[in-house]
Amino acid sequence: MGSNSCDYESQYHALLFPFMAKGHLIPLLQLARLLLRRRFVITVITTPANIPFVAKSLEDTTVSIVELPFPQSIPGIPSGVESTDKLPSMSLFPEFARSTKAMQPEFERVVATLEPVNFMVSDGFLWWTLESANKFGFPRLAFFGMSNYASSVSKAASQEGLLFGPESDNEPITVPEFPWIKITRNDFDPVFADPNPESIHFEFVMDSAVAAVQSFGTLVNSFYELEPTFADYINRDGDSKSWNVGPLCLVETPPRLDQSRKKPAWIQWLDQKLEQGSSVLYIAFGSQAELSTEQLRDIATGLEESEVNFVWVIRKDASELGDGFEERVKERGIVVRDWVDQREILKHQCVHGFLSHCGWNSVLDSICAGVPILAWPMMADQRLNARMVVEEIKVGLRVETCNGSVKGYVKSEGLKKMVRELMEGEMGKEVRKKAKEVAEMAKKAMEEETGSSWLSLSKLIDQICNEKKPRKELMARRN
Ligand SMILES: O=c1ccn([C@@H]2O[C@H](COP(=O)(O)OP(=O)(O)O[C@H]3O[C@H](CO)[C@@H](O)[C@H](O)[C@H]3O)[C@@H](O)[C@H]2O)c(=O)[nH]1
Repeated sequence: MGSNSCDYESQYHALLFPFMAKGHLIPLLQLARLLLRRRFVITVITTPANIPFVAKSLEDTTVSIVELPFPQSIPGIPSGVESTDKLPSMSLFPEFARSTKAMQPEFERVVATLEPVNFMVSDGFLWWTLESANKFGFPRLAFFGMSNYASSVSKAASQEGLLFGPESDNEPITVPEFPWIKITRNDFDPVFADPNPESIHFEFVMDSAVAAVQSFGTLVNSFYELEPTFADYINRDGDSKSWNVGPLCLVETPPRLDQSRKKPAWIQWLDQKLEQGSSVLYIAFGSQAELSTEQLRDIATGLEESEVNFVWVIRKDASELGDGFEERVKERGIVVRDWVDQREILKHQCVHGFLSHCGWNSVLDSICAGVPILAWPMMADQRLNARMVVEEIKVGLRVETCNGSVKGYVKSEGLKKMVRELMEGEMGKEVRKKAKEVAEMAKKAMEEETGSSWLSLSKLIDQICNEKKPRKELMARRN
């Protein structure tokens, strides 16, 4: 902390409002722990169906959890569905995200009952919270769970209209700011590549982006040394500053919790594999990937034929993976249908590779555990993350699609070949070595008092504290 740092004993109050999707919620809960370590008083606001997950994640902390009713009767969305991983289809996402605006009046009523807030971190998708923050007079920081790479390339390509140039979706596009990156329209979420100003998805993306620029700043779950060129690009305009404060997955949960619980079956299974001196591939596609039964069966066949050991986390029935698959592979592979602690699996010593959809949190989980990635991106920012992983930071390989495009179907043979390469091949060795180096960099970035992310958060807190009165003072004034 600098000499003008604020007095943390005075305990400032931070309000966190995560978006209702696991990939957005989890990093903000990790941020809550980080701010607690900086002696903040923390309130997390979430909707009733998300409270059990939040409460369990923070059960050992002093964080206050406040309930906010979820909007009723959203067209197409079954009642009780309050998180994107529970949506019947991700095609309902724009409707779901857009409808959060209906929570604004109740949100403001709830905030008025809280003790004074020094600043709020709300998900970038909750654009309307900026207006509320302005009404109450506290700064809002937007949190986008994306890499600087994905944000920079999307921003540069869309601002310059580069995605409208090519005739085909697979034609290489050169982004002048980053000429070494060869990208195609297929690498982008369709909302960037084919914007329809009339669509609620486009409107929602624009509202979120505009509100972020008008906010006090943006928090990024990344660290400067991982992607300096892109972190600098994001900050170069100076209109709204962004702070790299991650990887937030390195914020530890206290060991006492871990010691008191029984090891889950899959960790016991990994322990056995470690005793046998075996290596294991971990497979998971985040909380909202949608795979056809045909594709699931090709994955199962590819894994079976690759002959590697594996833990596959997939919430699908056995019948969808093909007849007898689990029985045939049981000596060397298990299928897990529960919610797992992904960080715990990746940190296990025998896990030597991760077949991942490249959701940004999964990329960070893997990098921080020093585990190389076999990238199989599916939607949203994942294809850009996969390029970053493979081409930029070189901690992974990529699955082969049968049409050679970044969006194609993956057949069992292509999967088997790349799984073997990652786990046993020369390219696998290289990316594993690089992943371990990057894991060390990540740890350094988060080190207390010296790490770049620690210092970046300190600077941000300094700025906010300089502009705002401590919580007790604000309360005294109100009374
Ligand atoms: O059984 C499970 C399944 C998931 N996770 C955790 O859930 C999160 C999943 O996040 P992510 O890997 O980013 O995947 P998605 O849930 O698919 O995330 C969405 O949000 C991300 C952040 O914005 C985007 O990068 C992705 O493209 C988008 O799909 C990670 O923290 C995992 O550790 C578990 O701990 N256990």
